[in-house]
Amino acid sequence: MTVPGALPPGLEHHPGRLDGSAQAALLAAVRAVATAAPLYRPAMPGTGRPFSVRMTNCGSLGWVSDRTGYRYQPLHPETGRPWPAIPPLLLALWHELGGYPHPPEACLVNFYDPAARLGMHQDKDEDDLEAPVVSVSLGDDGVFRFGGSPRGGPTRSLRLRSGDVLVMGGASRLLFHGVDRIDPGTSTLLKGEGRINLTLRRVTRP
Ligand SMILES: O=C(O)CCC(=O)C(=O)O
Ligand SMILES: [Fe+2]
Repeated sequence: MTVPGALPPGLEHHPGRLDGSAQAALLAAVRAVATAAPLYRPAMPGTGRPFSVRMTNCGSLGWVSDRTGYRYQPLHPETGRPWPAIPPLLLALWHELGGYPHPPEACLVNFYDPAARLGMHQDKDEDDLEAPVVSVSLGDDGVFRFGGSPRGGPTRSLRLRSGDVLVMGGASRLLFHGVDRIDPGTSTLLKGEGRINLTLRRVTRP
C-alpha cells in the first residue's frame, strides 16, 4: 500500500518531473547506453547468487557487484570497456534537483522485469555522502519501500511512476530502501513490460 503523508527530511519525490517527450528522449539515451554497455546480471558478494535486476552504468565510474564485493569501477565487468557518458538530460536534472555543485560520476541503470525486486539496502559505497542520490523511473510502476534499519522498524511505501524523480539527500542520504514489486502493464513507454531506474551518484570527494 502506498501511504500518503509527509516524507522524511531529505527525501524528495517529484512526481511526473519528466513529461512524455522527455521520458521518450531519456529512454532513447538509455537504449544507446545499453548498446554500448550491455545489461548484465550482477551477483551477490560472498554467495554469488544472481540479482533479479539486470544492470549497467554510464559515467566515469559504474557500480558493480560480484562474489568479491560491491564497488565502483571505470570498466564494464563483461566487455572490459569504459562506461559511456552520462546523457546530458540526466546531468541537467542532477544540477536542477540535486542541490550539489559538482557533477555526478556514476549513473547506475537498473532494469527490472516484472519478477525482479531489490532488497532493502543503503547506498553507501560512495566516499562523498554530502551529495544526494538522484533517481529517475521509466516504464512500469515500482513499489519503493523506505525507512527502517537493519534491526527493523517501520517502513513506508511510495509508488514510483514513469517520469518520477526521487532525491535521497541530507538526512535521508543513508535511508534504507528497496523495490518490493513492479506492476506490469502500468506504463506503455517501454516496448514490453518492466521498469528502468537510473540513479545518479557522486562517488569521490571533489
Ligand atoms: O529502482 C529503484 O527505485 C531504486 C534503485 C536503488 O535503490 C539502487 O539502485 O540502489
Ligand atoms: Fe539504492
